[in-house]
This record gives sequence, structure tokens and C-alpha cells, in this order.
Amino acid sequence: MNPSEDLIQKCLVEGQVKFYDYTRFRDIELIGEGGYGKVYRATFKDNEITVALKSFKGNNVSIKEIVNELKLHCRVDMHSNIIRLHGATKNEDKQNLSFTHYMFVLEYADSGTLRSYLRNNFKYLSWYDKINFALQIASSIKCLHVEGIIHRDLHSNNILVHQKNIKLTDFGLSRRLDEATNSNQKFGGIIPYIDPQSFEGSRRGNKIFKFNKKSDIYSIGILMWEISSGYTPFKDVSEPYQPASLLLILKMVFEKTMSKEPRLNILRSIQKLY
Ligand SMILES: Nc1ncnc2c1ncn2[C@@H]1O[C@H](COP(=O)(O)OP(=O)(O)OP(=O)(O)O)[C@@H](O)[C@H]1O
Repeated sequence: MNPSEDLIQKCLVEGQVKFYDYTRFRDIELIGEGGYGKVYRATFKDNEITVALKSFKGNNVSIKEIVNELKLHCRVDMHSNIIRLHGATKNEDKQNLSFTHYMFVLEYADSGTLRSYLRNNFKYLSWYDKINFALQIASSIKCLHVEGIIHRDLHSNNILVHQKNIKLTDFGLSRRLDEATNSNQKFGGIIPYIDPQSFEGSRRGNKIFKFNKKSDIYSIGILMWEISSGYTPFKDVSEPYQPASLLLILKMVFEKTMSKEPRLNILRSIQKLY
């Protein structure tokens, strides 16, 4: 067993994550791919339950991140608006073997991401449905915060919908509060959802910004805007990741959330980056 496998095995034992033999799944079908790896839908042979199997690409994810995600997920696995972690499995298909062939066995969400759900169903949603989504997102984040965890990467592609209920997922970037890293680390989130103060912090050598509970609350605010309007934030800005578009987005966000002086300071700092 290599050291990486050893770490996961340790986590399986210590974290009491259940291990399922890969042969216990059938009808394994690719349904999505994210930055970290592939996601499959599969059926549990024993009880016909549909699950999602999430694998990891070797180059894009470190073993530390997998173990981090496993451990954090175990701690909040009791909340009905957080996708359930059933356990882990190991794909023995040596041809497909990358850095790790472990996979998470997760609850399957039948209606895709919140973003695609809003795109396809917005006109059928009542205000009751929208308020329900907002409450469920807030409740799932509260559960994380009570456990001392911040999500750090909250956006509508990291939230799934199942039977018209919210299912929070993707703890890859989450950290325990006392371990929350500063903003110099690579951003994995989507810019309009990110706490704007993190941009300021990244320019100040002596003042290190740490993602905190309020950063998640900021993202919830953007999500509520998205749920109530049916639009993704700043949808009219083309090429949102080009520097000029990014600045425009940030100006629009800051105008709504900050007073003039800090806003101009931050924008000046960001301008210097380009
Ligand atoms: N538990 C699940 N049930 C149903 N579909 C899922 C589940 N988890 C993920 N998916 C689907 O697989 C896709 C990829 O998910 P994944 O979490 O790997 O990546 P992502 O969130 O899109 O990107 P990243 O991991 O880079 O943030 C999702 O967009 C979603 O459509």
C-alpha cells in the first residue's frame, strides 16, 4: 500500500467511513465532471438505491484534500440539506487508475445543480419554493458553522437539488475555522460569489485575510439574489474572467455592498494586479 492509500485507509478506520466493495454497484454511468474528477451515477445492487460515485483526478487534487473532504463531510452528515456521504469505494479497474482510484459514495441528487435547476424550472417556481431554497441553504451553512467549518466555495454549481430540496455538496475547499487559509491561496470559487474583502486582503502584506463565517454569508446573499431573480450574477458581462470584465463585476458588487472609501481602495489594489 502506498502512503496515500495508507492515509485514506486510516481515515476510513478513524472517521468510521464505511467501505463498499466496487462489485456491489451496477449500471455505473458518467454524469458529470468537475475540476477534481468525474462523477458517476450507479445503483447499489443490494437495495436498488441510486448513488453518486465521485472519483478524483490525480493531477488536480492532493490526497490531503480528499482526506479533508472526507473528514469534514462526516462531521455534518446528519443534515437533510447536505448531501449524504454513504462511504467510499475503490475502483479496481487498473486501466482507469490515476493517482487514486478511491471514490466517494454519495447520495444521488436527481435534479442536477441549483444553477441548471433554476435555468430549467424558474418559471414554475413559486415564492414559497424560492424562500424554501433560501432557508434550506442558510440552514445547511448554519450546520457547517456550528461545527466550526466554513465552506469557502459556495455557488450555484456546488449546490444540488433533489426532489425540490437543496443538497449542499463539494467540501473540497472547506476548512475548519481555525485552519482557514488566507486569500493568497488559489481561488477555486466563482468570483461574484467570493467575499470582496478577500481581494483587499490579498494586497496587504501585513494584514492577512482569512475566510470566515461572514464570507459564506456573503455568498448566501448572492445566491439569494440568484434564486429570487432566476439569473446568474452579472450574466450580461461577457467573458467574466477577463481582467476588464472582472473589474466591472467587482465594481458592481462593491457599489451595492460597500461605502466609497474602502471600495476605491480595493479597486485600486486590484487594478495594480493587472
Ligand atoms: N451527488 C450528486 N448527485 C447527482 N449529481 C452530482 C452529484 N455530485 C455531483 N454531481 C454532478 O456532477 C457534476 C460535477 O460535480 P463535481 O462536484 O465533481 O464538480 P463541480 O462542483 O462542478 O466542480 P468543482 O469540483 O471543480 O467545484 C455536477 O455539476 C453535478 O451535475
